Amino acid sequence: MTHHNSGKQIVAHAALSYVQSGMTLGLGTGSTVHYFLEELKRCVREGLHIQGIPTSKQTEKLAEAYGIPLTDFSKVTKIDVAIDGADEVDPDFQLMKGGGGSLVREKIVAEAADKRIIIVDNTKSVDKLGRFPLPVEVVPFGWQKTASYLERFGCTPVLRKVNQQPFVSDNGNYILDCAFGSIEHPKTLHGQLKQLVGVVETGLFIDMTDIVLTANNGVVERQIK
Ligand SMILES: O=C(CO)[C@H](O)[C@H](O)COP(=O)(O)O
Repeated sequence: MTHHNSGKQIVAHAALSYVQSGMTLGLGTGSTVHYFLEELKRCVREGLHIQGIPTSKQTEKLAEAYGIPLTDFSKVTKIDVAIDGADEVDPDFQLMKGGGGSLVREKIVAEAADKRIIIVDNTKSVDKLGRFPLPVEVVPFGWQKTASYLERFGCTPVLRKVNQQPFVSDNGNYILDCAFGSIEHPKTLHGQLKQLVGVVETGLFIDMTDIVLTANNGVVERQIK
């Protein structure tokens, strides 16, 4: 078999089967979601009526350029289906997200959604989360102190930078990328980190996924919680 499409493209296309006219969609962030937005652009042009809530300024800009109608939480109270990527997916459907720095808005959208669909290629499937450094969004004030508290949990926090300057999230915060190596108890760790005053949110998405679509050698594998 020849594969003209990347795994990311294939799962992005497969996610369309969960979209129906009239829906409010959560629009995730990242390169896999970018392919999904391209699919959505085509469908909208062909007459599909949906509205999206973007999880980042990046997605907002793309959606606007693609003519995908957008809305926000002042106009809708719930999201029918949220589609997003992930950095790691474990066998229990727990996720590591935030590689793109949009974890807070992604989590708010996932929490508000009736159905959460994660689209990934098979490089994201792991037995245990933690190979990818855990992104933790922190308040800029005193971030050095927050980093030192995070370190006590067995990681090495690194301030995310762009062009030698701290990366600033859409919410005006910093990201500390915390290399744990392997996370034995993601739910417990998330709960502990959340208790730190300076921590806004962690990239651990616990029990927030309903369906995982994984591209495996050109085939979409569908796992349902
Ligand atoms: O969590 C995310 C952004 O905060 C993305 O979903 C994650 O980084 C996956 O990105 P990509 O689809 O480009 O591999």
